[in-house]
Amino acid sequence: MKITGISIGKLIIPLKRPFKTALRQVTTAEDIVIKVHTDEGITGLGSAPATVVITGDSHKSAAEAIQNTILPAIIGMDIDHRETILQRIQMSMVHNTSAKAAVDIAVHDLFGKHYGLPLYRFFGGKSQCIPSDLTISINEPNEMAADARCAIDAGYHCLKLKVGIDATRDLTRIRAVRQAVGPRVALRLDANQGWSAKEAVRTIRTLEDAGLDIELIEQPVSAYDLDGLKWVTDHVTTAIMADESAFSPHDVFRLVSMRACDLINIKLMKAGGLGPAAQIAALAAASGIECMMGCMLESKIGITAAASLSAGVSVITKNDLDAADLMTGDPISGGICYEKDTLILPNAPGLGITDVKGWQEIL
Ligand SMILES: C[C@H](N)C(=O)N[C@@H](CCC(=O)O)C(=O)O
Ligand SMILES: [Mg+2]
Repeated sequence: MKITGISIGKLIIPLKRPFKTALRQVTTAEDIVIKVHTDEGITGLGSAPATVVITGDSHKSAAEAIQNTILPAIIGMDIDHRETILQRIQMSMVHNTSAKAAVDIAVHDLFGKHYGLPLYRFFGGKSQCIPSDLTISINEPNEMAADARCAIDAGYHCLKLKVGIDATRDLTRIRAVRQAVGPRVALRLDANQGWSAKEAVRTIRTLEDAGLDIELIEQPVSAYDLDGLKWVTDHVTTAIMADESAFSPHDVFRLVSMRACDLINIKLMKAGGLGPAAQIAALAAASGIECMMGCMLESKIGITAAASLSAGVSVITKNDLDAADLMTGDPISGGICYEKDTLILPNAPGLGITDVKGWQEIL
């Protein structure tokens, strides 16, 4: 089965609530959705949201990278040569990780469809049920406490609180949420690079002394400040997770060599797809470091791909795969479905996605 072309479209899905982090605020999720065509008439689906403040990829840059650079590197190739196709995607250009991820996901979807294999089974098939946290946007403390309560009432057992705009106010936010949800709910924090190393250590020690029981803290300091990240990791007892500092397998090799963090957040859109994400997981496993499978604001296409890898790989012990549950409606038939805080993977070949409504071709 040979790759013959790619069509590129866009999906715009309103969010249930505005999504607010230390880096950005949005009210809609916008995903580039691609269809990789083959000479056998089978189509592979992939997707990539634009998260310019993290990956640098916009819709325009991703679409152009796919059309003008990545597609020419793989057109005409047989899907059986999966490893070479994946290498060519990565070698076609530097950066542009979301564009690469969209094509890599579609190639995996094609591979699964060709062999009648659900992707989660291709990756190891450990489980069809993936528990996820739910993200609570950064807002005033009382609003975050109310949002957290709603999430618990909806069936979530683990929440990821966005912080990182103002360390002192962040303490009030976290206290308000802990008071609202009680001691049994697991709380994770994501500062999205918003603290300095000293601010981070001071804030985290205050949380520890107050017994607020935080499971982990994602990316306390700037993505480039690896020494600062290590300094924070070495000076607190709470687990520190690298997110924006950990894009590629090379980044993760550096982080684990430095012992700069306790955990890695793997995202397909940072790594460049399932191929490099699986390499990161292997590297982390060899280094004795557990991983979380994370996501950007991507539709069910990217989330199903990420959940499939997470389902098969033991070193991925945590999931932040809530993006599609933050959206209103569901234009995608098949793929994962959410049952309270659990993603259920489909038993159909590839991603198991049969239709994408509202897909508008842009290239
Ligand atoms: C959506 C997910 N829970 C999340 O928080 N992902 C990112 C931010 C994604 C974005 O800004 O679109 C993260 O920093 O972990
Ligand atoms: Mg993060």
